[in-house]
Amino acid sequence: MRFGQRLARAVAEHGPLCVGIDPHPGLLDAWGLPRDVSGLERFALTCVEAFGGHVALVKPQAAFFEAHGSRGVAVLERVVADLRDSGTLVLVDAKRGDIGSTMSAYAAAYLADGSPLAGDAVTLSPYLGFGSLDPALEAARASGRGVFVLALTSNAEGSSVQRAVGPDGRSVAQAVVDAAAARNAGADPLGDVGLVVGATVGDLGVDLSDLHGYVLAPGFGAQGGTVADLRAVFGRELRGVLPTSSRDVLRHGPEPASLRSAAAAVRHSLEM
Ligand SMILES: O=c1ccn([C@@H]2O[C@H](COP(=O)(O)O)[C@@H](O)[C@H]2O)c(=O)[nH]1
Repeated sequence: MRFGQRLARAVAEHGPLCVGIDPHPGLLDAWGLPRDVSGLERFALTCVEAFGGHVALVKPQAAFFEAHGSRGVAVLERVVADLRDSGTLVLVDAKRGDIGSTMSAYAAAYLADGSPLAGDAVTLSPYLGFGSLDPALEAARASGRGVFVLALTSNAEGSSVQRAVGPDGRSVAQAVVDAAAARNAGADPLGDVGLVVGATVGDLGVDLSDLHGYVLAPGFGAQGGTVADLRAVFGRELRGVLPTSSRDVLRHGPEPASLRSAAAAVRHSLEM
């Protein structure tokens, strides 16, 4: 099954919430864990226990694993494998983007069968030009995986780049939306090329109506985005929108049951 189909099935079963695994040093402290690889591993595997099989999509943030060097990356590989074994879809938040020839190597790492870092999808940055992502889009298509491309990020600094208007009158973000929409054309129900649009962006200012893909919405929770903000940005129904929360759920650790309840409460708030 294609990624978009697997995600549709997972969202129908568990709801649209994506939970992030972001082992911030401060969270390791709060969970009573050491700020080293052993603490990282305990933190991450607790999250796997809490969320595996209970949410549609889990998003490990690669940076917090890379910060511990090769042993941290090994923990990320274990997280990817264990979550996939639990039946939960994994979005590795690595935000990769480079010239096409290097992009092929990133695609081999994050989107190819047999790679230990390959989850079900990866985040990509299109700011070397959307076309530079083609090797990743091709690898995703070939292996039944997906990508989420940054369009309008949740941080305030992003808008000076993403809302800049090009010679054709479209914003940079709209050009990213249109390029993703072209890749999803004809997909049923939704395609494998998703976008990232922050819950905090305020006025959406781009037309997502032809996207036929999922929209990951970070900035929800710890960065201040609320359910009301999500509805203001994306409309009341939130169709195809995957709100993602990391710290606001993770602060309820270290007990797996408490983490799972926190995620369930956030999911419930999205249904009201
Ligand atoms: O525009 C973006 C893109 C990605 N992120 C990532 O999402 C999580 C958010 O964590 P919270 O603790 O829920 O704030 C984090 O991994 C970011 O790198 C984003 O925030 N905004």
